[in-house]
Amino acid sequence: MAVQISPSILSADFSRLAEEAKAVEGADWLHVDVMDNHFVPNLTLGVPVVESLARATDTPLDCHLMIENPDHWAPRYVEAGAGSVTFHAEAAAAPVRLAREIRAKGARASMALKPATPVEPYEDLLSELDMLLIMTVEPGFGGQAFLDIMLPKIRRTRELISKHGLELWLQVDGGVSASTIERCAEAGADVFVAGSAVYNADDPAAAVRMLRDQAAAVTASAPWACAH
Ligand SMILES: O=C(CO)[C@H](O)[C@H](O)COP(=O)(O)O
Repeated sequence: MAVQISPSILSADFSRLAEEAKAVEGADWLHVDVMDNHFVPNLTLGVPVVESLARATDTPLDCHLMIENPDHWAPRYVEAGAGSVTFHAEAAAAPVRLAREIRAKGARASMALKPATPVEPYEDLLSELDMLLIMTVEPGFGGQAFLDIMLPKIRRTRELISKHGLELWLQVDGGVSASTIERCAEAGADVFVAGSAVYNADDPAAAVRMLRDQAAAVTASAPWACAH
């Protein structure tokens, strides 16, 4: 699969969200960080804003729910227009049922793991998902430093995907930039969330293209990428 870039609007100007969404058209996804000030110590936006964003851009919405009770809320984000909905493993009461409900409603189902959450206990659930998100910072805020110690977890996840022959996308989120994206791609990630590296750039659309080119140059020679 070709690498994909998902700019995070957490680093955008929230008073001009429609314009900021248009500024990254050409990206594969628009990453929408939903935070409830309970699961993470920060508060962002909810269903009505996602409905408005879905009308404002043709870029599909990649909603990352950093919230409690995703079993109730995740389907509401599909109804609001998200093309992909990510819930946290640490918050979901019934992740398999939830993934099936998201898919049945017509979106891609994705599950996220905080840095301290291992992937191995979820090995048998991976076939129920379209994407796994490995957090490379503690969730809650943009602009944090990339956690190198997550690279072995990315590698182990890529090995599990290959072992089971899954068509599962592997997303990384947090501190992804021109200086870290190649390490993520080498470890096996193929979907990259980037907030400050895109929205702090003079030309956000050009930043998306540069990140994609950097990652693609690495994955072009990756054995797992050739196998797809
Ligand atoms: O989920 C997130 C924080 O919880 C953000 O998507 C992430 O941090 C993106 O910002 P940056 O690329 O600046 O690290």
